[in-house]
Amino acid sequence: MLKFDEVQKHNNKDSCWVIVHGNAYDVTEFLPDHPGGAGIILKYAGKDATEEYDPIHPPGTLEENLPKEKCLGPVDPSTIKEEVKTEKKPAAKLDEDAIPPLSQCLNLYDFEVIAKKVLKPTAWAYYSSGADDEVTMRENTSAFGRIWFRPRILRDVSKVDYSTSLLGQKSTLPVYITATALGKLGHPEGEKNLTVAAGKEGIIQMIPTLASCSFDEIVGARVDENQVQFMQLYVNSNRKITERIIQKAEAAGVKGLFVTVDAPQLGRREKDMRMKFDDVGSNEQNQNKDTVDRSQGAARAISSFIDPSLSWDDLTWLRSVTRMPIVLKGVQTWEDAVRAAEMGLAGVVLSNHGGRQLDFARSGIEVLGEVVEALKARNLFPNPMFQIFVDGGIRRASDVLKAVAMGATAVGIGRPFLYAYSAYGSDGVVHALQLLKAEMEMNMRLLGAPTLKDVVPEMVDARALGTHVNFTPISHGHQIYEKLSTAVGMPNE
Ligand SMILES: Cc1cc2c(cc1C)[n+](S(=O)(=O)[O-])c1c(=O)[nH]c(=O)nc-1n2C[C@H](O)[C@H](O)[C@H](O)COP(=O)(O)O
Repeated sequence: MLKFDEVQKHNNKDSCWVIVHGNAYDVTEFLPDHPGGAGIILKYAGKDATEEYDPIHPPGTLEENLPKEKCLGPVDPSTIKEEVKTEKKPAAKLDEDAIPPLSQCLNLYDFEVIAKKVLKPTAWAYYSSGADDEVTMRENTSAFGRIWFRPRILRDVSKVDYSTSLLGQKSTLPVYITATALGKLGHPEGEKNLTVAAGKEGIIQMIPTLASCSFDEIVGARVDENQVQFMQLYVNSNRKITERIIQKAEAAGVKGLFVTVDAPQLGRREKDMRMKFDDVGSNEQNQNKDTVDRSQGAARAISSFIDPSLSWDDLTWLRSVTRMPIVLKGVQTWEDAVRAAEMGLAGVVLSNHGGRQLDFARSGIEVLGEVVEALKARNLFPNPMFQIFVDGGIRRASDVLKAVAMGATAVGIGRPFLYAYSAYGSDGVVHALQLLKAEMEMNMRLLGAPTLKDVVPEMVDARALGTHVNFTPISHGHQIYEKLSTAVGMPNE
């Protein structure tokens, strides 16, 4: 067994050893290839890096990226001196008082309040941040506040059914758990919390490319072999890696491929970046003037593989790699939605990445109105083979129903489920989904809609959304222009 003081000697860029899960690794030659730059590794040169390594790297990352001989074997734990052990940042102990009984959480916002108290600052910064001034992140939520219901009365709503199907896959709710990276920042079980809860509640989880848990762990956490999952894909500049990810997902029974198209580069999320600025790194880093672009926080460090050259031309290649239905995630104009429909893709997610990408991009719900009208004008809507999803700022069943009334098949929810499991594990996500189901039942009853088919455009007044919607006249002449300009308004009586 290696002694710790032997490892401590290799603490620089010319000889860099780190300890992860009790084994020492010689990462000297890997330093220049690390996507997050050499600096962040040098900070832990000659030390135990397990605690920082785990939330960012799925299991198996070292084995996949380092030649076998670079694993130097176990370090004798008895040789790790006491002062070094205490040097580690005390793991954020969940403050039990900050976590009320789960039954006291009555809506999705409650989880956010609790998560803010219990999450490590780096985790809260990463999960809660939006790009630049976070105008779009706030608009995602406030846009729903400008849409009003037109409930109908004296309809038999003794039975309410909010079940639906997404890409032909059954779901108990028109809600799916959207892809959010670095699940272990909030909880040691990471994305597996979402898998278990989605399986228990009969909804679909979208597996993120940038998950903390490995793909196999997430698939392995399914509650039964029928549990449906989708895959979110960042296309890698190395297309062979992307092909491997897609084929592995398809072989594992994943039922839909959501290609993220709004992040050729991850946004500037300043709460996240500040965390990185605070992280001044080791003396070695400062001497070494580390070159990683730390001005964009964890996001940049984990996403330099994303291919900014991805274009419409690549969709032919993508379709040649898989038979899974392909959905574009992050579409923000009717022009791109129409192009996706005309190409025969399976759908689009109208999304601005939770306000984490281009600030002042419109919210998905605002774009939905113009997309539906533009598709209708081309006889491309309604079309069961082309589904429209919306995500961003959805916190209530009333938000879900507004999106469904305006033409969405279902909506994606991100942060609330992260916050729910950060404090309560998978039970928190189950509870969050049950709250949504209770809200759905009540809202549909009060709306006068016993099933989702009865949730129709006439049930919402979305005129107040109109100002942001871009009604560029289209080839069908002025009458369509008129139609579009009333798209989010009252239906023609
Ligand atoms: C909150 C959050 C969102 C992320 C996310 C990470 C977090 C913490 N990450 S990110 O690291 O690149 O930004 C992803 C991601 O891996 N891939 C992706 O397609 N969307 C990513 N999204 C966007 C997500 O899929 C939804 O579009 C967004 O979360 C919806 O907004 P709400 O959180 O308000 O529900």
